[in-house]
Amino acid sequence: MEAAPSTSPCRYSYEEYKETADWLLAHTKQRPKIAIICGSGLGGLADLLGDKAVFPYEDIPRFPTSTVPGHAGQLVFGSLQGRDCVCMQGRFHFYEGYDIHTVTYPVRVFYLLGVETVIVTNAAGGLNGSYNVGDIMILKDHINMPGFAGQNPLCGHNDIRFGERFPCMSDAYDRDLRAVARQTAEEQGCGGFLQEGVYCMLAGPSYETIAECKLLQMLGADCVGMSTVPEVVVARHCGLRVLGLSLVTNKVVTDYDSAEKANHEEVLRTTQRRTQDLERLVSQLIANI
Ligand SMILES: O=P(O)(O)O[C@@H]1C[C@H](O)[C@@H](CO)O1
Ligand code: HPA
Repeated sequence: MEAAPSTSPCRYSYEEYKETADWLLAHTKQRPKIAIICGSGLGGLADLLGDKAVFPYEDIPRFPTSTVPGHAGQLVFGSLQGRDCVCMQGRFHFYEGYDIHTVTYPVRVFYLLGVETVIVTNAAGGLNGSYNVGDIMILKDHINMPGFAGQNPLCGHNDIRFGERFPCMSDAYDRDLRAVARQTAEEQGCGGFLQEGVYCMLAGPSYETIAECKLLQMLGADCVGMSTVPEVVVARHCGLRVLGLSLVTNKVVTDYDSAEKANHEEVLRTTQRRTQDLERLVSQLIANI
């Protein structure tokens, strides 16, 4: 079938992703099989890498740029636990004004680099009443709320070189990787604040109303955030294994008498508090997978 023109507003061509991947391969000796996407305030994960090659997003052909505080905006190649990794220090969010295809652009580049496993992290609000601020939640599933409204990154022409038209999502979060994550968390002393649950993505950037939080709780979501799901959908489409980790940076407000207000400063403060635990966990995870 003939490909749609590359000027189509709803997608990039295979050749465009390939141009970015080839440029990166020509500029680094690393051949990563693992990619890490750093959530808000979690960019310190990239500092774990040794023998680094750092590429500011604006220097990478066709790469978008990141505009959110807590997201540095560079791609870091390097070695962790003796394994080549690539780390997105700063991700792209739909609410920044990027279309959903641009938000997920790096994931297809990872695939073309030869990446096989993506570890995706985020800061999220805790909906589950038994969760505490500072808990780490392994994602076992997600609710793609923007997808309900037609914002699925796989909409538009399907290039079979990436994956099939109708990919399954019931196994989005790899069962074996989740087991390794649970085991590693226990070994690293993180078991006391480890959860496993469902992440719901909303478009943002406004935080949720009380009524919205109550609705999401009824839907079975444990955490709410503004990212991750589009990246996971695209990663699964091209056959990458996914592990998702949310850091519960705040508890959502569900009481009309509460004086609490969700805010990004609190989100970043909590990430600072848990940075070392998360870094230890991710580092050891990479050794174990
Ligand atoms: O990139 P993530 O999902 O970690 O960032 C979360 C969601 C918003 O970007 C921001 C809200 O505080 O943090
Ligand atoms: N809601 C949405 N996104 C978030 C939150 C929240 O409470 N905390 C961190 N990211």
